[in-house]
Amino acid sequence: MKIGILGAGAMGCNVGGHLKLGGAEVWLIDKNQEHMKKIADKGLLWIGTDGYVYPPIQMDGAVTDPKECGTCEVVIVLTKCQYLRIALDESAALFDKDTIVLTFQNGLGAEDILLEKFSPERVGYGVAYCGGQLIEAGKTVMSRSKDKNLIFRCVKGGENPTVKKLEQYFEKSGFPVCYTEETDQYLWTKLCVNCMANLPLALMHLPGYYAYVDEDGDVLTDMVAKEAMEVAHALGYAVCWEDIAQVKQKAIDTKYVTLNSCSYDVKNKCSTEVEFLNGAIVKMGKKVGVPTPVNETLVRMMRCVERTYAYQF
Ligand SMILES: NC(=O)C1=CN([C@@H]2O[C@H](COP(=O)(O)OP(=O)(O)OC[C@H]3O[C@@H](n4cnc5c(N)ncnc54)[C@H](OP(=O)(O)O)[C@@H]3O)[C@@H](O)[C@H]2O)C=CC1
Ligand SMILES: CC(C)(CO)C(=O)C(=O)O
Repeated sequence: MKIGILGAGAMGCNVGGHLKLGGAEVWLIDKNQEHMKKIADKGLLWIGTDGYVYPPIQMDGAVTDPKECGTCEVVIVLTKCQYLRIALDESAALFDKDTIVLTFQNGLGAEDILLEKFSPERVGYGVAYCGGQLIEAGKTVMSRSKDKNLIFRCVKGGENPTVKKLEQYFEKSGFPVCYTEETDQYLWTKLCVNCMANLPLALMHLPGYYAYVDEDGDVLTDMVAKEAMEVAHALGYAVCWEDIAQVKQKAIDTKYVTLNSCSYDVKNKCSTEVEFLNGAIVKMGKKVGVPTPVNETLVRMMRCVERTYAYQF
């Protein structure tokens, strides 16, 4: 099976690397020329969270021009959400009329962007319970869990043979995933966690551990997550506070200092996924009549920060 990973940064290299180890034909397609050239020349270098250096993974292709890859049976999109529309527009060469398109991007809204372009039979979406960091061109930190690294479903429901095969590649490489019609439940839990962690920590310029052990950082991040959870409940998703609190507690217990994807964006003075994370909570809160003043404050701060990088001290 030929699989294209559109947006092969931290997460794209994690997902693509595992599919390759599981036996699929995997092409990475990414804007970052140096990153693609390094992988094409030397293979993808993975570092484990414990510092272990894996043998380089030889991909079937690592290209900047989608035409060099050509059509794929499955395309997995893993750009940041704000670049998804443009990435799809620039990558028509990857798709034929049957290509299945999957997103594991954080937040709310990527699936709707896919549905603007592809019929529901061809679209799947889900959530990533694993992580990664791009440390230099060709080299990423890969982190995975023992179970449920990706939780996903097809928009139309039911499993199709292509998706089944995909699950087998993941399983074979020691990266178990879970196909479930309950995906939205997990997606909303992860969204609440991302709302708690991504914008607040990026705005405070703090790794999780230091924000959570500070009394005001602790209260602030709880307030953000509780508002997001209220919105989830109003929409009928049974998000549990214990699941969110557990993520924070684990970050404290393990002295977790890895930056989240949004913090990397702010560090690099780039745009963030604000509209797909806390921005989506504010929007959905308005729809269901749940006030979200704390999230709205963070969203306005982040929009301002993104527009004013050039003037910041
Ligand atoms: N990192 C993590 O631990 C986790 C991330 N996620 C989610 O996964 C998604 C990806 O995040 P992450 O991997 O961290 O992001 P990265 O920024 O590391 O990777 C995204 C890649 O997409 C590339 N890209 C941007 N525009 C295009 C385009 N038009 N065509 C091709 N490639 C393009 C970027 O290139 P360039 O940099 O040159 O613009 C970059 O290399 C996000 O939705 C994130 O929220 C989910 C769980 C954990
Ligand atoms: C770090 C993690 C896994 C949770 O906040 C994440 O989803 C991100 O970096 O965006």
